[in-house]
Amino acid sequence: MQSALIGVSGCAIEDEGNRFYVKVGDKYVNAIANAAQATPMIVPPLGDVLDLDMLLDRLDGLFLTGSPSNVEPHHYEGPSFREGVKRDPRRDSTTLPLIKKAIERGMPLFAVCRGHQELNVALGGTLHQHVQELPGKRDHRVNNDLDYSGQYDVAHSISIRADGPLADLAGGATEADVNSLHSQAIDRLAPDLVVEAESPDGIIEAVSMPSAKGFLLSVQWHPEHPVALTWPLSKAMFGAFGDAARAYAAKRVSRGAAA
Ligand SMILES: N[C@@H](CCC(=O)NCCCC(=O)O)C(=O)O
Repeated sequence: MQSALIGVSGCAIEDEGNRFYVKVGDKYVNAIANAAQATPMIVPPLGDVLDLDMLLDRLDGLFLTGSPSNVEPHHYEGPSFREGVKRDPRRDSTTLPLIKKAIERGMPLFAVCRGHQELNVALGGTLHQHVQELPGKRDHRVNNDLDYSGQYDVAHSISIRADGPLADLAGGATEADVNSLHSQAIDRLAPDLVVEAESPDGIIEAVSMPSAKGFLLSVQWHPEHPVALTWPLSKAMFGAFGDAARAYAAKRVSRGAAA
């Protein structure tokens, strides 16, 4: 099978000694390797010094992971963070420009949770910061009463836009069950994005970009966790992403050969 190299967004995590580490949850890289059957490459959160174009010249897809940290509000003119809200400006400075560059190239892009929120902000949208405090919204945060696997099991249903790309991946289904581990969510949708799924309380759970030149799918839930990877929709999403990256790789190699 044609291999593909997929960039996986890394986080800058500070420990109690004020030392920073590049961190990626193993479930993300395992999902790319096993469910997308591609080669994961961690992208360090060094956006302000990385040559992002040189990096993208060598990638065949971009996978934007989740993270406990949150996109800095100044990127979408939102209210300042409350004390204690986790942040990762180094990741922001990497993923936000990377997203726009990848889309310009038609590079396959798959976003999850924080990545879903980054995509919306990168393209001009905004975020809710504390969804559970909004009228009519449920609490979408992680249920700490559950064990690790339980936290990534089903939390609520979603309604899927009929005949859209997500419904296609769901075999035509317009309902699915997903997990939920977030306090932030899409508020104003970016102009070029289309809602593909919503939760019963109206949270935008999945979006697509009809004008994108390549594969682009973004979800608020976590299909990458081993519990969720047993779900047919998760397998279909990662399979389609891996196929798109391999097709992109074949074109990249032939372009290189032609050069
Ligand atoms: N911090 C944001 C995004 C939430 C998110 O990505 N959760 C995943 C946390 C751990 C993991 O990587 O699975 C928000 O709260 O909305």
